[in-house]
Amino acid sequence: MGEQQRPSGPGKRRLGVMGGTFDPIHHGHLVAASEVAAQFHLDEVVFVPTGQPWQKSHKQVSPAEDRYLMTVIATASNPQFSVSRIDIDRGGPTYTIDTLRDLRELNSDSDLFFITGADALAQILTWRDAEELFSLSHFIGVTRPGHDLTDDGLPKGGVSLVEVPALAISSTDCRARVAAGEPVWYLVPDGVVRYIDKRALYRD
Ligand SMILES: Nc1ncnc2c1ncn2[C@@H]1O[C@H](COP(=O)(O)OP(=O)(O)OP(=O)(O)O)[C@@H](O)[C@H]1O
Ligand SMILES: O=C(O)c1ccc[n+]([C@@H]2O[C@H](COP(=O)([O-])O)[C@@H](O)[C@H]2O)c1
Repeated sequence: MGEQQRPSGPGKRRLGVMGGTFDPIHHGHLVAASEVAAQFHLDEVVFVPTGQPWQKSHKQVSPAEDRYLMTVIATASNPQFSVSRIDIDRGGPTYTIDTLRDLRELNSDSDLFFITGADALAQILTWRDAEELFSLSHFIGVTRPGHDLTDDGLPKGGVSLVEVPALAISSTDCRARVAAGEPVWYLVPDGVVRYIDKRALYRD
């Protein structure tokens, strides 16, 4: 049986979880979620913007409400996509162990599939309570241009690796483009371009 057909518990929903800082959300995030939803027969993908991303504490991060609203705008047209405020409303630094515990409590009828890009997957052993993460969710690592996708050192059976259509887009690059007065049309959804403009984000 291929990884993609990995069974859930009997009668269980299959809930994808896409965590990210989403500063801003871009088409790389959306394509990754859409492709994993299709390949893993997910019922829903919930996007979870970080509250305070502690591994980005040396960087300036936009207000959580702006990142949340951009995520809502970007996902609104897809009936399979939703957005959760749990990491923002919990307060304090965001740890995925808390995200998964909370989502398990709120969705006891679901198996969780945490979606992460190759760069984030390579860092996962540095995350809080890393060894426990794999008992709460299956992890799906997706390809990302410029990063090697590997599950070396991660628990066997806990991680699936998936090739998604390559989009060499990063939030860092989108922010730099806005700061330099360059367009981000077609790198991020149209509504997100408008929101960045309206709120004058990333203009330094
Ligand atoms: N182009 C992409 N293709 C596949 N996965 C991606 C892509 N961009 C981001 N991801 C994944 O989406 C998740 C959330 O990413 P994040 O919000 O940090 O975006 P980012 O573009 O990496 O931001 P930044 O450049 O600010 O670090 C991470 O797991 C990341 O690996
Ligand atoms: O749990 C942790 O310690 C941890 C450390 C770094 C990143 N994460 C999660 O990884 C996801 C992507 O993070 P980021 O910072 O690349 O946007 C997001 O859901 C973060 O909460 C989690």
